[in-house]
Amino acid sequence: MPNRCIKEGDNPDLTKERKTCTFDTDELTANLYGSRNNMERRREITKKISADPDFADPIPHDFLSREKCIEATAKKTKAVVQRGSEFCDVTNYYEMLHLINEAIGIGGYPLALHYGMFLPALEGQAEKELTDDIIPRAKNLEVIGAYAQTEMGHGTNLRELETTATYDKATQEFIINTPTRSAMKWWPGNLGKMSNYAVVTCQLFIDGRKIGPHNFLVQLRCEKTHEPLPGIIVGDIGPKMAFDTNDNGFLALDNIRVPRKNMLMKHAKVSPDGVYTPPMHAKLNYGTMVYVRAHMLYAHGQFLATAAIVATRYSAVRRQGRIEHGVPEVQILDYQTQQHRIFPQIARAYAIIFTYMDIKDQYDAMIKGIAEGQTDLLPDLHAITSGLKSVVTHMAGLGIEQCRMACGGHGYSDASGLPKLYGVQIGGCTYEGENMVMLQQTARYLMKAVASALQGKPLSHSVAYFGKKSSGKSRIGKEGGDIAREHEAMLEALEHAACRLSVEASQMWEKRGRGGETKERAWNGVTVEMNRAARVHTRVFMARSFHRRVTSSPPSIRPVLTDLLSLYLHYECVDMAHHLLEDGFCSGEQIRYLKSRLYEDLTTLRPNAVSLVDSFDQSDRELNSVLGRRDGNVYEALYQWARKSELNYTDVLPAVQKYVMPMMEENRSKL
Ligand SMILES: CCCCCCCCCCC/C=C/C(=O)SCCNC(=O)CCNC(=O)[C@H](O)C(C)(C)COP(=O)(O)OP(=O)(O)OC[C@H]1O[C@@H](n2cnc3c(N)ncnc32)[C@H](O)[C@@H]1OP(=O)(O)O
Ligand SMILES: Cc1cc2nc3c(=O)[nH]c(=O)nc-3n(C[C@H](O)[C@H](O)[C@H](O)COP(=O)(O)OP(=O)(O)OC[C@H]3O[C@@H](n4cnc5c(N)ncnc54)[C@H](O)[C@@H]3O)c2cc1C
Repeated sequence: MPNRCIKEGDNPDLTKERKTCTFDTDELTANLYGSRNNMERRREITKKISADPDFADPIPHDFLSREKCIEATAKKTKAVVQRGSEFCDVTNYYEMLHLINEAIGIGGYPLALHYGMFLPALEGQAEKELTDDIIPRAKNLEVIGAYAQTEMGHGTNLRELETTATYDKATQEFIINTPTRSAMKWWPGNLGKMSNYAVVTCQLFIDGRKIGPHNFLVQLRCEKTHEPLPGIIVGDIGPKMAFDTNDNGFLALDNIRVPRKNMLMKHAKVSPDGVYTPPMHAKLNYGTMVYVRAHMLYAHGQFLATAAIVATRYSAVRRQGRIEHGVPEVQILDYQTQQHRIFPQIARAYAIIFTYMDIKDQYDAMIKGIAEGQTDLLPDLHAITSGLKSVVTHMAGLGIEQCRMACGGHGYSDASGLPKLYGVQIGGCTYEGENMVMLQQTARYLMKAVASALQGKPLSHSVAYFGKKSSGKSRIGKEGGDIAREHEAMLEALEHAACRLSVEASQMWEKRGRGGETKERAWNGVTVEMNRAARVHTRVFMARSFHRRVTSSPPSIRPVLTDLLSLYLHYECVDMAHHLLEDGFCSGEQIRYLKSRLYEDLTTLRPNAVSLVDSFDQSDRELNSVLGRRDGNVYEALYQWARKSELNYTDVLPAVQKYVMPMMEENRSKL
């Protein structure tokens, strides 16, 4: 079967792997990106960018200072903006995303938050009077914006943000102020140096009454000189774990006046005479976060895919050790432990991307509903995206680390691309709401679902399975080799566990309440269990999404996807075996059966492993990894990469000349 990656001159082990492929890699790629046309468009963009001198990196960013990286990235950003239509349809979200990944990379760029949050906030929350003015200018990049919500002292607990917006009826303006040091905005991406505007989240005050967090458009810098405006202190928060090319910033505002229309008033309103009208749903002002939480699933699925590509290809190329005496050294991909480390990451990357597709459909339906005055889809979507954001970022982070370690010593080198990838990706556990906090949002929703299920009330989409009657005993291992029924048995077991954990968490919560604790204190005494239930529920949602996508996939790729789904479900069930065993729903024998099936899956997938990661269709530019390169010619490339280190510009380093040589000389002369 064709694997389109085969080319002359490639590492022979990789070519051999590609020849064992049992499916058409292009079919799978097209399925992953929605259509053959989308796949072709991605490839055209890659080809054009790779050949364009404006996007060439004579020195890899690994060897540059942060300032030099930012300069190189800003230059490329300008080229993308000015010449974007030469490469792609700039109105197409996915084409633009791909263009930016190819042209710029993952470490941040001056417009990341402008496109990722500033514009979505204005489009989703501002009303016509404001959008008519600012959105065309923002889209035309006459101005650049950030989304400034988090403060030094508060990020999670939005209710306690300290920045104030006080309405002045006399002038029909809001006065925006940073009252304390801890009220300084801290962290917002692209706020420090790039943006001249920001959507700033403030506590709204009218007639001395605190109304709660609302968003305001504030100009930060002069449009001509880019100097901060009077009363505004703004800068970069300094080096951090990754995102080197993003100027995450700080901001203090000293009683800055903005006109009334600068409040984002699509949902909540303040009239000229200071009358406040609340939104039709209390949390519509938090809509931008739901948008990002939904869309970041795609980015994190791709991050994990990158790591899986690198680890799989490198493991096919690297030969070390023997499985039996007297035979040549084996590809490290033949070790069962290596497969057990890497293959679940391949399956999880597919699962995350497929889940994103479902969520995107739900998100679009919710937005349509809101436009028609209905918010009924929001609570379910908020609950499941809060869980998915948390589970996916954590899963991807653990997976990337596994892939990095699976590359041995070279995985520790920046040449692998994996340390940087991990640094960027793992930020997702924190931003858009710290994971432990967001899981509690899901758990709250589960508690309501438990109550509804007990009362026989209707259940919404993500929790509909709470209404199913459990069979009491799992059917795992009793389906006589019928793979479809085996998949269903595993899904049923996971649903049973999620439901049981939710019910038990609810009972623990109630029990503490009956013991005299307030609801809130009792909640804090059971949050570990609450979050556990939320995680398992979220993993059920992902498993169902993956299952749906596989069973509806074209017949040509269904067999390989079914193998991948088998591995995914067996791995998930073994990983959550304690939840399946705890109440006796599954027996020890059934868990042993799941493990043996998982080991069979590793062997089944082995011939297709390289082709499965090739099907993600990430280019060498996107991978940015010497170890993961498509042609597998790793060792020569590794040496050429190291030669570029600034330590190798001279054979004798100035620091050695200045301190180390004299020290040795002194020691010699002492003898
Ligand atoms: C295109 C994007 C591609 C992405 C690629 C990656 C790019 C990287 C860029 C990184 C950028 C990062 C940006 C940021 O981090 S911006 C700042 C994000 N900040 C947060 O996420 C803060 C987290 N905190 C919160 O969201 C809330 O404060 C929290 C939900 C934790 C609690 O809020 P609150 O105390 O007000 O509410 P309650 O818990 O009491 O809940 C009350 C009810 O409201 C419901 N609720 C809460 N939030 C929402 C929401 N967003 N939508 C709908 N409903 C919501 C909640 O469920 C409660 O409902 P019930 O009363 O019915 O139980
Ligand atoms: C790379 C990056 C980019 C960012 N970009 C932006 C941006 O563009 N705009 C913006 O406004 N912000 C941005 N942020 C800020 C980010 O949104 C916040 O850092 C994040 O929401 C977490 O909030 P926090 O820092 O207040 O964490 P904290 O809430 O202080 O978390 C610290 C610990 O306390 C725990 N905790 C807190 N509350 C609870 C609770 N109720 N129950 C149990 N445990 C709790 C947490 O679980 C965590 O373990 C960014 C952050 C990063 C790292």
